[in-house]
Amino acid sequence: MLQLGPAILSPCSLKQPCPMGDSGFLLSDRVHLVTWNVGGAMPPDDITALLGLHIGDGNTDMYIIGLQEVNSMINKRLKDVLFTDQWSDACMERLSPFGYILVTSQRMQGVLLLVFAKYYHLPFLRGVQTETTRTGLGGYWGNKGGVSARMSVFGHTICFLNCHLPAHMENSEQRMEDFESILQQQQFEGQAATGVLDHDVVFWFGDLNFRIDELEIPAVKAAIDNNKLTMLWEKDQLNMAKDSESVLEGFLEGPLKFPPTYKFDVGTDTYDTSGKKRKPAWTDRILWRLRATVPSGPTPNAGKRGSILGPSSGTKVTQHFYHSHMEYMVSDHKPVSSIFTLQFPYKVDMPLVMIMVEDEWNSIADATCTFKAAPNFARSSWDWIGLYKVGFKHHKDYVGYVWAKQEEADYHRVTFTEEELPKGSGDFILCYYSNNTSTLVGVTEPFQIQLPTSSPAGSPSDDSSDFTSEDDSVVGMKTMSRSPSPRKKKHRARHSHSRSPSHSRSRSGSPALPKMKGLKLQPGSAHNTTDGEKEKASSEAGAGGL
Ligand SMILES: O=P(O)(O)O[C@@H]1[C@H](O)[C@H](O)[C@@H](OP(=O)(O)O)[C@H](OP(=O)(O)O)[C@H]1O
Repeated sequence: MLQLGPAILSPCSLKQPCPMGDSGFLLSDRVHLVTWNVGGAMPPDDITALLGLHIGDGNTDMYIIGLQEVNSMINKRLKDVLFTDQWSDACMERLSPFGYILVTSQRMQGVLLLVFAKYYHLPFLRGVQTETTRTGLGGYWGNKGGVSARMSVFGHTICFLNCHLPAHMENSEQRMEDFESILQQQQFEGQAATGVLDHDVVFWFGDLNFRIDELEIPAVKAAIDNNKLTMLWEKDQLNMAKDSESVLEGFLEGPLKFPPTYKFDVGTDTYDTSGKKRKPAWTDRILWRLRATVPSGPTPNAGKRGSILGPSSGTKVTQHFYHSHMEYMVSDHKPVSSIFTLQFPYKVDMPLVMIMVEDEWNSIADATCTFKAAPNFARSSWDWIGLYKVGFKHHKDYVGYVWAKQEEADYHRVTFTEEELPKGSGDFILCYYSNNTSTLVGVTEPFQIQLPTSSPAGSPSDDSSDFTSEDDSVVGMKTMSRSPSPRKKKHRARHSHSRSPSHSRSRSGSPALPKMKGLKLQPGSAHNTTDGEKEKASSEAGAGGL
């Protein structure tokens, strides 16, 4: 496998951009999805295994976490508005030391969707938008419904839809109706892909609440005990609905090789012994769908609506794992997770902003960088460049910032003042925040800051020793309170000079491109054969299609 790394891309420079069109290669992106109905519980102490971080090879590019029944009691919710919720905090806390940044999140009462990506992918995640749809109480209450996040990932559109559909055996049709209603209502503005199903790839997951029909509880439990899960899958309402429900057309699901994830006595892995007597069910599911394409020739495999379902624009989705996590006991549901590889034709362009920075900042005078915006990028006077400690959690988690002032020049130079700089040493990166897109559109490689610690005690800037070189995993949420939003700070003009980066000892001429080191390039014709991937269910073959 050919690694897409600095060796290939570093010849790019600002003056001579690399041709980045389709080169006959596939870009491969590894996505880890989790769905969990957390039953109003607090996060457990350790979600390392749930996120696969204990065995992780560091190759996961994105984490998508869909939760349901996150505690949304009124007093708790008010606190969450002010401080974010504990589940978001727990996920950020666990993922940020590995370089994952919260790209976006959306919450509708107890339904929460979190999207994380490696920081170096941020410039290539564009058009990020979220949607929510309430379906509870006839569409007025958000206890049930769906939240989604859409974006283009290296030029290919993806939508993640986390749903909590109505409970109970008899509501299978209502579940399908609600799903259809969510799809109809979720329309994204100003994007080529407006509806959920218009995206190249859709992941649909959540507590979909489908049950196992016909069989009585003892028969279901006996099948589980004897590992006769196929017998149960045949009676699974979602699986059975695939033949009659056109809205399910094209959705795929890997084989359910794990036991039903609902309903357990909290604190145990024993199926419900309460008076409710709920039958075990696979309520918690992860499905995916490739956008339908209509070929110009004859349509031998035309689907029910006359469309052909197949890889859209060469996209391929391969599922590597689909399993539950029995060890988590805080809820009456067990979490379910899945890992996918997404392969796209190589269609990535340049980052919208490229930032150049020195290898090290050893004095206040070094605290400067140069950036260049792509000609088609609409800058705002509210754009800024943030200084982040490696391991930061989200775009507001900066140590300091400077306004990316607009001026008529190709190259812009900005300088950080002492008050914007950390007091300790460590590894940092610079990111360009676009106010128009509310995302980070340019990043540098990590560089070192090691400033002399000469500030006199009690000086105004002597307020923080949050940053130490010994503890790289500690990322100060303190920095959030320490650094107000740039909007609220005085909009200060920084440097008016601009100069070519060739005048400086810039190390990262094309900062975002080397950041693609986590992605793999493969010849376009090659099939995905990553070593060690034993359990595979390709969307093209072998997956239990719905
Ligand atoms: O979140 P909501 O909208 O309040 O809906 C409840 C939720 O789906 C619970 O999971 C379910 O309990 P079980 O999973 O135990 O069935 C409960 O059923 P119930 O009212 O019959 O207890 C529902 O009312």
